[in-house]
Amino acid sequence: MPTAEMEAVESVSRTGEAVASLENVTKNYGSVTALDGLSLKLYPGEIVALLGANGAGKSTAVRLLLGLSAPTTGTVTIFGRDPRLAATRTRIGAMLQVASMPKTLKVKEHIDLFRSYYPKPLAVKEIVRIAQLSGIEDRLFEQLSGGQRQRLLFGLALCGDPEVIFLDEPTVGMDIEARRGLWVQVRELAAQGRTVLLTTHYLEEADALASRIVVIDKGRVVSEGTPSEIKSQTASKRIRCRTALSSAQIWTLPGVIDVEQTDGWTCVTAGNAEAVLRKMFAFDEGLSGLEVVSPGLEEAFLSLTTKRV
Ligand SMILES: Nc1ncnc2c1ncn2[C@@H]1O[C@H](COP(=O)(O)OP(=O)(O)OP(=O)(O)O)[C@@H](O)[C@H]1O
Repeated sequence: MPTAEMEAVESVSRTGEAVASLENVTKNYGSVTALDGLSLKLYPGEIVALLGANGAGKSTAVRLLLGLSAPTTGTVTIFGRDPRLAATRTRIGAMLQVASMPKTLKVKEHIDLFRSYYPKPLAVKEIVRIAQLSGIEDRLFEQLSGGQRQRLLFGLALCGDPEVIFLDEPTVGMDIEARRGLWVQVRELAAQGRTVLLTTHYLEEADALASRIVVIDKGRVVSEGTPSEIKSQTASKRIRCRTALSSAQIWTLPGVIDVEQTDGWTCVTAGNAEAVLRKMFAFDEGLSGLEVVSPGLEEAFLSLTTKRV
């Protein structure tokens, strides 16, 4: 259940016009449908996490909002205008999953270069502080560790003093300490009134940062809400037992999300495990070897996305 405080955060964050929106957007790459009627709005000052498994369409959604590619159908706007206009581009910052960067430039030279693209860049000192680049300003890109590279890319996303920041899987390759450090900085950016859209595979990351989570799967929104609302939807449990009931019989019970039967064991994932168990006992008094476990958050999230057709 969302708390009153969470609801207050949600209502505050949703005041004003949407700063960015995807309306009923489809994006096809040849025969691949990356986005399938996706709608998403971002409101000023909120942190929205776009959560989904590999290939769900997260990066495609970000690329459309950045004007790097055009929708096949539907409408994409940022500040109410076409994202491909230069005037909107100077108001946004992005950290993408880049394949390569000039390796022979130093950290500070990358920052200078990116700052030069914007009319009112953020101060170098501020970029170095927020992205935690102090002490490595003179290192070449190729000398940086994976986590340091991520921090530099994060810093480069801030160079234009952006109103909206897109972070596409920003903590990939970071250890948990570095990841938490970046979360602190992202929260600070939102507290300054900036809007953040973050894509991630990690429910834990979305939970730690976002005021709103949008779960996508196969290019469609499958769930949307505050972190507590999303977690309550994924609060499934796994029942493991020996039973004479068939998989087809178990699937008929309300709340069953998944059934697997192997080597005489039955594993049932259910949203309301207690009610499912009562029914199973009612139909099979000989049910034995019972174990009930709560899956981790990641596993629960997978159950929300991977079982849909
Ligand atoms: N340029 C492209 N050409 C063809 N197919 C593409 C292209 N870009 C993305 N796709 C396909 O579109 C689908 C969505 O990809 P996308 O990169 O948006 O997913 P994602 O959720 O960001 O995945 P990941 O978490 O792995 O980065 C995938 O099936 C992908 O293979």
